[in-house]
Amino acid sequence: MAEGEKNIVLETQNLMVGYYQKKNSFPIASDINFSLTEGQLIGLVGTNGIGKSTLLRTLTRMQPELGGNIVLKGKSLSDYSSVQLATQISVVLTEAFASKNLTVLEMVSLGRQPYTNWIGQLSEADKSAIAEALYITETKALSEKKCYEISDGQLQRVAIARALAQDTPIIILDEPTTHLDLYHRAYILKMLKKLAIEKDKTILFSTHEIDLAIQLADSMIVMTPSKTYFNTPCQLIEEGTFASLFPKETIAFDENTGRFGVNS
Ligand SMILES: Nc1ncnc2c1ncn2[C@@H]1O[C@H](COP(=O)(O)OP(=O)(O)OP(=O)(O)O)[C@@H](O)[C@H]1O
Repeated sequence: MAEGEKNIVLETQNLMVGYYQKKNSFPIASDINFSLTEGQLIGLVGTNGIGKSTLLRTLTRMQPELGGNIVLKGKSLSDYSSVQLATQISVVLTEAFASKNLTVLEMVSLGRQPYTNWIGQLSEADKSAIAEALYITETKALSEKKCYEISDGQLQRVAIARALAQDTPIIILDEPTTHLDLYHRAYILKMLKKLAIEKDKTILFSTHEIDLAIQLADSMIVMTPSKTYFNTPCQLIEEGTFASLFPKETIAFDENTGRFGVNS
């Protein structure tokens, strides 16, 4: 491998995603091809209902692919056991937690499940991973609060803390900035960028914050009705991909600033 070249950790080959209903398959997007490398922050964007959550659920094996392949570290995703998969990919979803009755500390500790023994006893390594996750997400002060006692934005950061505690090479987040104020939106995305660089993690997140993603992501997956694109933000801007995302009479993309504006 040439110096500076990074390993591919997650790859799709002609992937088709969608859902099954009464044994019939309903494709949402097909011919999805991308290779994600270590140390990379990747933004996934597209309009409402285009299939971002469906793609993320397929990549994390929460629902089956309709066609094509997903390759995780050179091996088909389907060949991993659930525990093996949990040591490779952690997931942050927008859906509410199953039990908000847990304290924040207990919730974040659940991230260590793939590593703890059968009685769930925490080792020193587990405790230090949990402490670091709480510190990074600025949720330490909330540790003793029950999850139903904290705000949606705080809960969002707790969900990210749990994924960080899981300490996997890949983190997949579905709209991690929903519910967050401007400061925490930028804070979380900058934090994810830092984690990708400093800990060599591969971090894939879906978002409607296209401007922020263009500024921070190393690569982007852009889902449109006709095609799914994968490239660097600069390349995608040059190819006019963002300009075609929304109807021009309402939203215009400025290639010079990399930002969207409302056409009045
Ligand atoms: N199990 C299912 N049954 C029926 N329709 C489904 C199912 N799963 C997804 N869909 C449909 O597939 C499309 C894509 O949904 P998805 O949630 O993946 O979009 P999205 O890009 O994440 O949207 P948003 O930005 O609004 O969150 C939608 O039209 C949705 O209604």
